[in-house]
Amino acid sequence: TSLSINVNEFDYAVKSYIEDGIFEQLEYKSSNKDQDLLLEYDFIIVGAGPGGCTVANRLSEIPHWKILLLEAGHYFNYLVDIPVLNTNLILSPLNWGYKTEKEDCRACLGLKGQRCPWPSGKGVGGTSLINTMLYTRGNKRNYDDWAKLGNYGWSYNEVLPYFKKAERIQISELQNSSYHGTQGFIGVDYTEYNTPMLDAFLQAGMEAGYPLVDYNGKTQTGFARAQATLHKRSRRSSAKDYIDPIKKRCNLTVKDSSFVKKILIDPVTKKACGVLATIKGIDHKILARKEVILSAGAFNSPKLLMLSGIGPQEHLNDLNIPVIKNLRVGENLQEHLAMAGLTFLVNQPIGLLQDRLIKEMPKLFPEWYFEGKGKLTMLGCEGLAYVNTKYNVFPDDLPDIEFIFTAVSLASDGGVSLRQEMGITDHLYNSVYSSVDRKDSWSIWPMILYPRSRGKVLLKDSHPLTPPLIHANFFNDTRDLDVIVEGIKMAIELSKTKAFQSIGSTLHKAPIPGCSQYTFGSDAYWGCSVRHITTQLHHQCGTCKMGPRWDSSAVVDPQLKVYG
Ligand SMILES: Cc1cc2nc3c(=O)[nH]c(=O)nc-3n(C[C@H](O)[C@H](O)[C@H](O)COP(=O)(O)OP(=O)(O)OC[C@H]3O[C@@H](n4cnc5c(N)ncnc54)[C@H](O)[C@@H]3O)c2cc1C
Repeated sequence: TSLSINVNEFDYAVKSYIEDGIFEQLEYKSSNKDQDLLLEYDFIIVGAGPGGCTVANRLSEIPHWKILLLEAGHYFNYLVDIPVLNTNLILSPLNWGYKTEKEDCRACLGLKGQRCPWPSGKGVGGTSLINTMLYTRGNKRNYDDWAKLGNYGWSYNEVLPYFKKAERIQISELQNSSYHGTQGFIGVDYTEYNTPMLDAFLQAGMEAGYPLVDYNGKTQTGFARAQATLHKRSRRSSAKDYIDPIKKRCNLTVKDSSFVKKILIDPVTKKACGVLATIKGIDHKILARKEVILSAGAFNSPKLLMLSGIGPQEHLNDLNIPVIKNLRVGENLQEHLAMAGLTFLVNQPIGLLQDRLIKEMPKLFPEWYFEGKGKLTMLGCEGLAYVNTKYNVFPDDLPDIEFIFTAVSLASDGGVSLRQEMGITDHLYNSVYSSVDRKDSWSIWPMILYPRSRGKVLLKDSHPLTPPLIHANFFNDTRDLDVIVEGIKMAIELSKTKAFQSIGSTLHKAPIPGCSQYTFGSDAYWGCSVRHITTQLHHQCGTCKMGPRWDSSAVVDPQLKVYG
């Protein structure tokens, strides 16, 4: 694929400039890899993403418990460590490669087959192998609202100690903050390098009257440099953070290439008692003395529950899957949508252009590898802001839009990776962006924080290898579209500040095919642009909804145990 060519190009550029031997050190090694498989464990954990790795780490603290962590994907190589490669990795086999179903002309209209690609990580480390590494907690009120709904234990004051326990803040000015932890497994830092455009973004925010904030601290509304899950300016997947340091524990077995096909449930007691898994090509039935923990992500967790007989009765009946428990599994799917098409050209060579990176590789790679410095430490996203649109009905400090500020635009890599990852058609790309290919530019992706639309995950059939059907239902509630349109207009206003004008920022105005019937810049035009360049931030969640016993749509209780 064009993505793997791109990654290979990068790989080649890297390999060309370092001495032999270093690669071997960079390969991930786990003494845990080849442990024998037992017939029975105390706990079986399905999926080695942030959820699964964290639980594996904590449970294996008890030396007499035997833990098995099963992961469908593989171990990763050194490319994953290079922060700037995150977009490229989405196009690699580290992504399950799912897509939304085509839906009634509401969204994804400028994308191939009118389907939005919906990435989800696959490998030991899960989606933390390919994610953007932004370290962002929910707003305080989100947790308090969960608790008010009956989810005991989830109020902000109750979850904050766990955020702090997990975190090892490396940002000097936050070392003494009562909102941050210093001893946890997850390193949090700024990137070492930022383009001069970040200063323009922060200055622009102040010109517009916003404070600079620690958005994980006391207040969220304002502008900030992005905090990221980095250690020594390299990506730290959950496998590196939570499994690497404990890989000598002999009560923990981690198996990659291990695809769980079904959770075994006793139909009488309704207790999960094991899993059916294909491990390196061979089928195994493995039993769990205490619990099976499902942490396979927002698409595959509901899929596995449904394949195992837990899900909406009518849907399971249609597929001839015997129903063990009728629960609204797969429903309540939510996503943070944005629009990544805004392109502001600048008059200085300060953008993050892929060609420039490849050309500078002889300098950049050793700089990153030996000193943890330079452009390879960048995430793409340099700054964040939390702002309020006129539609925000929430009380103070619960902003409804997040600005994702990036020193790139869709055209910065000549359409090789970012637009491929988003699935933008050749027609749209060539009509709008090819004229500004590889030019210095920046963008703000205005992302809605509280969408009202809800989608669902269904099974296509009862075969474990068939990908799930994802009915996104984007913009089913058109108020979501209105909020993003306001966000776009606010981003354009920000581009007119002195700070952004000092680098010659101008909005690229080529109209999007399919939207040319609207006046460029009108609300109708921007609404159409959002429906065409529907941009997902890959925050899929909600498909095994937590709720108290009286919530008929809940799948798990506040202790995350499946009802029934
Ligand atoms: C492109 C992208 C960018 C993102 N950026 C950010 C960001 O900047 N900041 C942020 O906080 N979040 C970000 N996220 C979201 C974040 O990465 C996820 O919320 C998080 O990884 C979820 O963790 P998890 O453990 O629940 O699931 P996952 O990380 O998805 O892990 C689930 C694991 O289960 C495995 N699995 C699935 N099915 C099976 C099976 N049948 N058998 C065995 N194993 C199975 C999968 O292969 C995977 O490894 C991003 C996500 C994406 C896709």
